[in-house]
Amino acid sequence: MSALKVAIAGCSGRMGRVLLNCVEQADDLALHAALDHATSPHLGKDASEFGGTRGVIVTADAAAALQGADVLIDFTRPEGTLHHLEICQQHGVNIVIGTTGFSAQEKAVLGAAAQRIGVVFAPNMSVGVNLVFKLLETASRVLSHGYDIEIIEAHHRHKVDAPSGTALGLGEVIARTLGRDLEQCAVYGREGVTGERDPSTIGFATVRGGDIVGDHTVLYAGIGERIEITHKASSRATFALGALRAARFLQANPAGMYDMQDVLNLK
Ligand SMILES: NC(=O)C1=CN([C@@H]2O[C@H](COP(=O)(O)OP(=O)(O)OC[C@H]3O[C@@H](n4cnc5c(N)ncnc54)[C@H](OP(=O)(O)O)[C@@H]3O)[C@@H](O)[C@H]2O)C=CC1
Ligand SMILES: O=C(O)C1=N[C@H](C(=O)O)C[C@H](O)C1
Repeated sequence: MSALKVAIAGCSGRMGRVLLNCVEQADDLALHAALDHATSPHLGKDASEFGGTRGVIVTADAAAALQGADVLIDFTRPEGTLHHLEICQQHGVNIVIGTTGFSAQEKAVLGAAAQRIGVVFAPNMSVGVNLVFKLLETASRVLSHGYDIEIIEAHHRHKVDAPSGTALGLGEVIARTLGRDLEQCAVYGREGVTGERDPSTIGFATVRGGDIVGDHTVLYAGIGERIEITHKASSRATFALGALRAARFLQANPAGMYDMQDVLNLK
């Protein structure tokens, strides 16, 4: 069988470099293109400088680079992903989106694109976090009364969005399980005289520092006991390998909107 032709967006970024390396290691994948944005200082460089295949040149010309590709893997910024998504639709190229920080309107654009191409969109591509999503359904049902729910996330100093996409995803799963609307019940940080805690809220706390790859804890605090469900990523390879699984999944499935629960058969 011929190798799946993979293009990587944001190829010089933290995730981009790990993705290039993981594609290089995989026998069933071939690097088709390495993309960066139009003002990147890395345009024209060989992808091997970032861990990718020698001979693939970093380019900002997504339209040309995506010709003949099977799938684009995009961990960039919302505006970059939306630009790439447009071109993927024109060329019939599937897309795996790891980027976080989209607005509700931007997410609707992703959904519309999925009518024409395969889209996997997930704020966290690790197996562990996706298992946590499942565990939270049970935990939230059992602990639905008498337990205050707080989500604590920690990431490296370079992260630009908060709370993390994963933390918001955890909140969505909990709110859905409890029949609440996250937009109504989320509390993003506290300061000053806040008054007593409203039991119907889901609290979020954000830590940023150093090189933390990504830690998430859901805390259920009751009277006389606390339950904590924690995931800690120690390497970005866990996200990259998940993204590659998603790319293979899209090749085997019709156009549509999928998440990592679909890819990992957790639904
Ligand atoms: N779903 C998941 O499992 C994971 C998701 N993420 C998410 O992936 C995204 C990227 O994370 P990370 O790799 O750490 O970030 P980086 O900033 O290290 O990498 C992003 C890359 O995209 C480039 N870029 C920035 N703006 C644009 C644009 N408008 N168009 C095209 N490319 C652009 C950057 O270039 P430059 O450096 O010049 O700005 C850089 O090469 C974030 O949203 C993060 O939250 C991260 C890890 C796991
Ligand atoms: O920016 C990161 O680094 C990460 N972002 C994702 C998020 O916002 O949830 C996933 C992961 O935790 C790393």
